[in-house]
Amino acid sequence: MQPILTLSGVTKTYASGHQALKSVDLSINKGEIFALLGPNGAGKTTMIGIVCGLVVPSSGTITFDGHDVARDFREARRRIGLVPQELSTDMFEKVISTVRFSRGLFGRRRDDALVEQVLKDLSLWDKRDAKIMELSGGMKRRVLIAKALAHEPDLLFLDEPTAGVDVELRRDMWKLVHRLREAGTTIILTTHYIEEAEEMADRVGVINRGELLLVEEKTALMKKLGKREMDISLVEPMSVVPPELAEWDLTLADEGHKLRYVFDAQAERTGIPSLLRKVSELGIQFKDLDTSKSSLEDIFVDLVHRPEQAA
Ligand SMILES: Nc1ncnc2c1ncn2[C@@H]1O[C@H](COP(=O)(O)OP(=O)(O)OP(=O)(O)O)[C@@H](O)[C@H]1O
Repeated sequence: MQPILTLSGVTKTYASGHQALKSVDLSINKGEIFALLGPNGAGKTTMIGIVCGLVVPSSGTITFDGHDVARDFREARRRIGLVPQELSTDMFEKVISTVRFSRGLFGRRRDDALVEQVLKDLSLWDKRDAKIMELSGGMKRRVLIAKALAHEPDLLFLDEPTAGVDVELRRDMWKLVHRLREAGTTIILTTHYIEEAEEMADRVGVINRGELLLVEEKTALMKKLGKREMDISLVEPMSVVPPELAEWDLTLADEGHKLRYVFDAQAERTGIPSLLRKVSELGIQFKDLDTSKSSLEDIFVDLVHRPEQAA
């Protein structure tokens, strides 16, 4: 697949001496949705800032659709959109003017029909003549998105698009992102919400302390690292896991009403038949069995806390 964006050996050390990025290498394919997951301070915003020309990297190169971003800044700027975390627009400006202005800022010709469509898609049409300061927090976020969409970028960064927004806006965002992808836009989103990455992304990158720990197809990642859990619902609660069951990775859950077994879904032998046999031998009665797949969230937490297991 053809990359639209390539970062090679990108590092950033701020004037304070803090190293926010440690030699990041990353290729983003045309038309994909890439989710960058990482805890607070991992370096996500720094990375976006570097690609958008807002932060100067300490070293490394960034290529956007064949153009070196440092040399050919204008081309990249025209074609890359950013939805930042916060609105820095003039609070006295009207919604429609700020969205129109944003289009002009990126060298695009005025297109009232497009601006109308974007505002309607984001349920802002009724508010088009309201001043930014008169909008609720969620609506302000919608304006941020409208501004980025109004200039029809080929690559769109969404920096924590749904942090602190209500469920409705989150759903709208997800729909919008899927529509944009269908129209060929490449999307990179940063998020703390694993469900967002799970819902939307084609590939996932995990970043922690300025280091890209892994980049993987979402489905492959979940398959590769996915553990499964099986809950055995007991007739009589237990206070400790019987020592006879020590060879299985068992914990008690639900105040001793459940025996929880964590196993590797990819392993040839899951250990379930032998466990259940042993449970019966010990005369432990159970009323139900329930298995569940581990989510991307478990995988993420696992990686961030145990980075040495990432490779
Ligand atoms: N202008 C700056 N000067 C000095 N240090 C900075 C600057 N901007 C960011 N940092 C530091 O660099 C690190 C990475 O910050 P960054 O904003 O890129 O993280 P993030 O992954 O986007 O975090 P969050 O999820 O909280 O937004 C943090 O430790 C932050 O304190």
